[in-house]
Amino acid sequence: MENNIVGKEVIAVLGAGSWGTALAHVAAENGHDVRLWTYKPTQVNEINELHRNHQYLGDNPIHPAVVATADMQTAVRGATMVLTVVPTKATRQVARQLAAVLVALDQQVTLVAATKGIEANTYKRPSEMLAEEIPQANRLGIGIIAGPSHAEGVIKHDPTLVTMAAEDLQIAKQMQAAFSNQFFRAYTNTDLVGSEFGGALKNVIAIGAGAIEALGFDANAKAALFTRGLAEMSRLGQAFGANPLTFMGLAGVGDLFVTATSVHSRNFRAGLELGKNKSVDEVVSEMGMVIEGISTTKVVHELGRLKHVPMPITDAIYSVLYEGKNTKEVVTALMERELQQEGN
Ligand SMILES: NC(=O)C1=CN([C@@H]2O[C@H](COP(=O)(O)OP(=O)(O)OC[C@H]3O[C@@H](n4cnc5c(N)ncnc54)[C@H](O)[C@@H]3O)[C@@H](O)[C@H]2O)C=CC1
Ligand SMILES: O=C(CO)COP(=O)(O)O
Repeated sequence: MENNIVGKEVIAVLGAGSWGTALAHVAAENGHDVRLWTYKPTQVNEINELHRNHQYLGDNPIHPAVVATADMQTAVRGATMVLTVVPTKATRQVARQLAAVLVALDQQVTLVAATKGIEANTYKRPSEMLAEEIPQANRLGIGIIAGPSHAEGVIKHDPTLVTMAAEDLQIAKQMQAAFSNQFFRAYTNTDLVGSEFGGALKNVIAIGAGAIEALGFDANAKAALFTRGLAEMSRLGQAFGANPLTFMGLAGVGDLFVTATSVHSRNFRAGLELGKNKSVDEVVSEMGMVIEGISTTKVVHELGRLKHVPMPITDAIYSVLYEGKNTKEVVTALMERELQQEGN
């Protein structure tokens, strides 16, 4: 199977970091007309002339059919599908820009959020931000991409499975058909809430996994963190209407596994450095790429309280990130919690 293409799409990818560039590369491999928008003009020449995005993807070649531009209108003109792939904290601003461009072009598109996070203060998921900022969005349809998919693996053809979720199955199928090929296989899912919660919340647990690694703990501790971390991800998701089964799939346990074990994970590596007693500021400035789990931890800690959902692991990670607690003490405190019945 070369790909499942039913027709050539014009796909605009907004955000030329590691994930936006990798998704643009997959779309170009599948024969679509692909434009990659970046707000950094210096990236345009590098991508168009050298077919590289060195800061984010090192020496990996980017498909030559990916055309970068710093002008959003040029990227979006004629597009049938537009992906937003910027950090959560930039999503609303980019969505506003996109809304103005779509009005100016008088154009309908399928909107896809590939960002994994929840907005600070408003607690909105990426698809909700798009819906709020782009007035035509509900009519146009919104989907999201979730699941275990590091850009570094995708670009090297590591067989990758993702979730393409949308409340409207036709939208999910359009995305699935556009992106699937023999290296990149998409499954549809209509549980938009659960898929977005899975993608956002696993980053928090991945920070914990890095910290555990730094403490020198072994497989028992990691299995404990994954299992009880997944339980609290699912609990909070269900409080927002998610299907618990989604957390057993690619967007849940799948993405948790890759993010909490892979050296490519920015969140895992952040946890590792925090576990070596580096400060949050040092870790952020040294990474040079977004570590979504840091802000998501605060959001999830607040949501747990708001919804009266126990989130002990998230709360522990919050206390390290925001209250200066020591990782070893935090693990001890978790082990000394009141004894529980499993299944809760
Ligand atoms: N890197 C990966 O393998 C994956 C990342 N994701 C998610 O995708 C999202 C983006 O992540 P990455 O590509 O890794 O981030 P990154 O840090 O590699 O790149 C972010 C991109 O957004 C741009 N950007 C930042 N602020 C902006 C603004 N205000 N306006 C316009 N552009 C802006 C940056 O210039 C950069 O090109 C995150 O939510 C992440 O969790 C999801 C799956 C895989
Ligand atoms: O979501 C991801 C992989 O599926 C990326 O995770 P990191 O941001 O931790 O690298």
